[in-house]
Amino acid sequence: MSLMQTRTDALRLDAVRKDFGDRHALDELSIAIAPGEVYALLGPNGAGKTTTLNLILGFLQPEAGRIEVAGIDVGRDPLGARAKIAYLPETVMLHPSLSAIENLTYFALLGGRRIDAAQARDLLSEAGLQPEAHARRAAGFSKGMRQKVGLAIALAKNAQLLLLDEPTSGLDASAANDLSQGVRAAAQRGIAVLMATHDLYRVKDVAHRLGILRAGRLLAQRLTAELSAAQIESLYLELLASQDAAAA
Ligand SMILES: Nc1ncnc2c1ncn2[C@@H]1O[C@H](COP(=O)(O)OP(=O)(O)OP(=O)(O)O)[C@@H](O)[C@H]1O
Repeated sequence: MSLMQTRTDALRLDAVRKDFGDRHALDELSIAIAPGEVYALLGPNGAGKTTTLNLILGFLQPEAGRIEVAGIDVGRDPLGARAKIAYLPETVMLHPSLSAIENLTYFALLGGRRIDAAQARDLLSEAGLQPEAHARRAAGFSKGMRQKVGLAIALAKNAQLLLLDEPTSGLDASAANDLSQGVRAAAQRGIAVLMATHDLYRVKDVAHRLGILRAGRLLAQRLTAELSAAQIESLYLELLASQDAAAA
């Protein structure tokens, strides 16, 4: 067996199919993500990005194929797999009357980990939240600040896979930049990241690899280091346009 084969991927989807009625929402989808790798899943509305995340989280069951998180089969052991996953939803819900530190210690405890205030501050800083905000009530937090606390909660969980759904939608450029840095910091800890996104322009900065999904099929996968930001955009637009032409 070669070295490549002995590596346990943080995430593996093998020929996954998901149907809603007579429609294939996902068709033979295969993706493998290594520890420490950031993978951006791109695609237009209805491509199947959220369905993919819901299958990985075990909220939906596939009609065919297999999903493994850190070597754990999601179909056989959904709770075991979920324990390896941190999920950052589009809107991070925090307790408004608690501070960032209190929210983090509370949610970490719910996830089975007790952390003290000093550890909470370190995690919040790693996620990019300014120290002045650590002890402030979350009620007044912007979307970007909530995302950072969400990211710190994900880091506290010691997960091996971080899932993000449209993390930069509704963020200004500076907040989106901060989030990208937080994602890269998570990857540097060895966490694999799968992010569903429409944000073509940030993909090169944040992701090592991208996949373009359209109508449940993966049309292309590329290393972002091999493409300029402009090439990523034209690849995306050309692939979708050629599919539209084929469907017409
Ligand atoms: N619960 C459901 N019941 C029926 N059809 C569904 C359900 N969830 C998703 N679909 C369909 O599956 C397809 C994929 O949807 P999905 O939400 O995964 O796409 P997406 O890429 O996340 O889109 P967006 O960028 O708009 O979030 C779409 O055709 C959608 O209408």
